Amino acid sequence: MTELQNKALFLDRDGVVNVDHGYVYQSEEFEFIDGIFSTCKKFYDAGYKIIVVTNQSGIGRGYYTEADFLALTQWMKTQFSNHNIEIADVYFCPHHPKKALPEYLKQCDCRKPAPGMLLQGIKEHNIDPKHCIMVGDKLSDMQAAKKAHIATRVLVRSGQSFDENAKQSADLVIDSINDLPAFITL
Ligand SMILES: O=P(O)(O)OC[C@@H](O)[C@H]1O[C@@H](OP(=O)(O)O)[C@@H](O)[C@@H](O)[C@@H]1O
Ligand SMILES: [Mg+2]
Ligand SMILES: [Zn+2]
Repeated sequence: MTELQNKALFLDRDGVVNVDHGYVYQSEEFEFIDGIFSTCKKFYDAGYKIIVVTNQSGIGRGYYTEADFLALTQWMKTQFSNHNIEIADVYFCPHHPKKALPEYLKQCDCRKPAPGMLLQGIKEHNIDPKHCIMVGDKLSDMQAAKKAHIATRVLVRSGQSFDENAKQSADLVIDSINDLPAFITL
């Protein structure tokens, strides 16, 4: 008998969960995007695991440390739990292929557009990508999701500006995360 698999809402962080002020690493500059809690609550209550996948080359570049990132992540998870939402996991890539301190300088499998973080989440949380959604603000988020066979790829206009090519890579383009629940049958 096949084991029942989970569904997940995968979220990019900067530009989707919080305003992308550029390499955010402190709670004081972490500004939640309008609608993120209410939308996540709807998906969480409908049985979706909420999983964050974020490129954090700011670590590799030496702007902040892994410890800084982990402390901010703990704080972020607490804010979600204050809204009765559990973040199942947060995956991050500290690497950069060109500009990083030696230990982080590599062409890794985790930096989006590579699908490594998504594949790890799918494996570790027994997730069926056919029942998943990925929300991002960049072409690289959509490319990673496609490689991981995530069924529904959504671009949101709350982060970086994107071009026609990026739009073509998405199943859905929305102005705000507030608009997401209306498009998905929960
Ligand atoms: O959007 P996610 O994946 O959560 O995180 C992106 C951030 O780590 C930073 O990624 C950088 O890109 P580079 O990593 O330098 O290419 C820039 O886009 C920054 O503005 C941004 O803050
Ligand atoms: Mg982003
Ligand atoms: Zn990486």
